[in-house]
Amino acid sequence: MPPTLATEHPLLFIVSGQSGAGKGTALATITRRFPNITRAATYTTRKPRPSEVEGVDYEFVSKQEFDAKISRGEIFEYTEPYRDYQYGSPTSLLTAEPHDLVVELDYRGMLRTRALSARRVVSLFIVPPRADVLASRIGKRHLETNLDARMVSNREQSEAAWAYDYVLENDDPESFERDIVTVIAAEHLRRKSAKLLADLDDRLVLTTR
Ligand SMILES: Nc1ncnc2c1ncn2[C@@H]1O[C@H](COP(=O)(O)OP(=O)(O)OP(=O)(O)O)[C@@H](O)[C@H]1O
Repeated sequence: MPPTLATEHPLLFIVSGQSGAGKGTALATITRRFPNITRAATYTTRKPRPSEVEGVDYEFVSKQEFDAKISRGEIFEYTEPYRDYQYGSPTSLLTAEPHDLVVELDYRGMLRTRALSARRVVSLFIVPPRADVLASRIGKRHLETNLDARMVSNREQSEAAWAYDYVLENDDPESFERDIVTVIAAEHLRRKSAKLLADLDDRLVLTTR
């Protein structure tokens, strides 16, 4: 593949964080405020929760289908964070079709995708204001299974927060939305900067003495 200018790199926003931190809320905000950013669904072998939509939250597949997709190269990386179900990333995250994507991944998925993708990856790690707030949001939402494995996974996710471009606090919903919009707008400006630099000579009056 010939080298491409940074101006042509579509963006891939990756959202991570502990269970209940607000990843789903962040993804919904991004696709509502930026209709040109498409949400990419990842694959999972777990069953859908009542609020989840097939093809939006996840592509829900059987273990057999999941394994077949790995062998056909349709899933390029996968993990089993809570030692029960698999979660895998579609190969479409690596290719550079000319529209921006957003996806929810754990930190392993973020690191692997960032290393392999032809897109420019922008990573966001969502944190709650305090641990008790997180616990109460999770408690209100659905019954969690496999709590011990989830606690270990939560600790690992937090240690990996250092590797992200942005760490955003999800406390007051309005400030959270404002911060998300600021990040996305800034990254769009950054891409536009690359475009402006690429044809700088056409825009500036260059004089020599
Ligand atoms: N700023 C907020 N204030 C109050 N409640 C919130 C806020 N953000 C999210 N919530 C609520 O907290 C719960 C968890 O949020 P969300 O589903 O976005 O988290 P998540 O990180 O996607 O969780 P999981 O990974 O377990 O699916 C939801 O019920 C959501 O409506």
